Amino acid sequence: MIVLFGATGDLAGRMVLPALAEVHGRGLMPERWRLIGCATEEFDDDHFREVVRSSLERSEKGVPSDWASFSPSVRYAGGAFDEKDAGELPGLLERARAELTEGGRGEPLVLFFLAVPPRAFKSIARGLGAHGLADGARVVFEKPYGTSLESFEDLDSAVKEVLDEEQVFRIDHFLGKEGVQTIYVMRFANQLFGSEWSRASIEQVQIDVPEDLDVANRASFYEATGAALDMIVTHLFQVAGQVAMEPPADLRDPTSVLAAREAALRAFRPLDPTEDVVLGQFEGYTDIDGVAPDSTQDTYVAARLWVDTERWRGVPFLLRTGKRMARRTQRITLVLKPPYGPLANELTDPNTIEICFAGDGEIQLGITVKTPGPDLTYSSGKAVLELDDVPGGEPISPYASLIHDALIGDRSLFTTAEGLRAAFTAFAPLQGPDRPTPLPYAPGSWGPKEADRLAVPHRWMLGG
Ligand SMILES: NC(=O)C1=CN([C@@H]2O[C@H](COP(=O)(O)OP(=O)(O)OC[C@H]3O[C@@H](n4cnc5c(N)ncnc54)[C@H](OP(=O)(O)O)[C@@H]3O)[C@@H](O)[C@H]2O)C=CC1
Ligand SMILES: O=C1O[C@H](COP(=O)(O)O)[C@@H](O)[C@H](O)[C@H]1O
Repeated sequence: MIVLFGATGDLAGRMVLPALAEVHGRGLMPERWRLIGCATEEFDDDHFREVVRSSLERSEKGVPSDWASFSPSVRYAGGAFDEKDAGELPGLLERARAELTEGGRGEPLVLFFLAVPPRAFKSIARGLGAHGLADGARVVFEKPYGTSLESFEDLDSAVKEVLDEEQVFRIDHFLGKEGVQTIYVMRFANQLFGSEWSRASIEQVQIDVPEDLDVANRASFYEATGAALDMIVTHLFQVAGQVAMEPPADLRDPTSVLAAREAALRAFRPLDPTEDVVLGQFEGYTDIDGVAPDSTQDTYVAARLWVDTERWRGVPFLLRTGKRMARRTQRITLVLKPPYGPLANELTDPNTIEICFAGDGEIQLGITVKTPGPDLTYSSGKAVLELDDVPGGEPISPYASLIHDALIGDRSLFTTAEGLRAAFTAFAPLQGPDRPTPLPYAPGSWGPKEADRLAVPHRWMLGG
């Protein structure tokens, strides 16, 4: 049984409901299942089925051909849900449980998905405890799970009054992306990459997520959050952990994969806001409705992160993201050291291993070749492998991948309390008195030029 709190919200409509339909369409739902949508608005099951259907109509994949077998399992519980008032949910859960266990079938798993504003996390978690719904359940929490080390600890201790750590699934959808998940296999199945994956060969790692999006439709959220908190402490740190991790003892064992990634997070040196961070704000941001005229919120961040492990000592991890930038893409670039030998002083472009994790994902290798022709001159070229071209492959969307993992109890791509604590600890200096003042940048640009110094002796590989 899946209970989706926030079922009428933006995230549910754009991501979670289409992902559930995808999980169902791939035959990955339990044999018998129910989806119970919850929100405060009151209406009946049929109306909610219409809400779900219209979300699917607007989604990339549209209404699935198996809608007729999907929709009868969908229910709705409106009204309040908190410590004091459980509303309609317990009754619906009981009825659904009776339907699913009919004929002597075993107890169904209950997965609660909290796609609600973070201010509701605590009261819903406490409600689960107060109304006897927490035992044996799994609970997925959307981001942000805390906005600082202190608020993370406060939320987590409230959640732990009700749930054990093993029941808590803190979702970060970047870890569900095909391009991010492929890093393991690329590295551990290919000597070509595995042997180079360290400071012995790699000079710099860039994790670059420029966005051309505006924030006008999310102004109040953005004013309260900013680019660094929205993207670095969650998504980009997690991707950095995925790149930096040591080989897990067993790639098929979620616990050992999780432990390896989070050991890398614990090795992140707290950011140095003065030396290693440039913040930006696009020109015109303060003219947006809902933004303070004197706002100093960041809409751009570039940071140099150091990972204090033997493997990565001295290798900067450059993280960059921002709104209203020149382009929308998501890319990891490993910049290799220059070669030794007869061409050492003649080449200008470094080799690169690039993982594009937007969409279905793509791997690119930046290599130098002889320019075809009579003379010995060199050109840089890209060898490209699109992951959706891999024979037999059928890329899965990030939310579908992670919901499936939560259903089967695979925590390898979710963050533990310890991992998130490490991320907030590394991020904390940027929330203190040394936070740099955001520098202006033109919409449609690559952000403030001052960030170029972070990439020296190279350049930002995108737009540099
Ligand atoms: N939207 C996005 O792109 C992203 C969102 N997120 C996260 O997802 C979560 C939801 O965001 P979003 O969908 O944008 O928010 P919305 O404001 O669009 O939707 C919130 C939903 O939660 C419901 N809700 C609000 N309070 C309660 C409550 N106390 N109990 C039960 N349901 C409640 C609302 O229903 P009703 O109106 O009936 O109260 C509504 O269905 C947030 O944590 C956000 O940070 C994360 C990444 C991206
Ligand atoms: O969580 C968030 O992620 C999006 C980018 O997600 P993607 O699915 O487009 O890769 C970002 O735009 C948003 O600001 C942030 O809150």
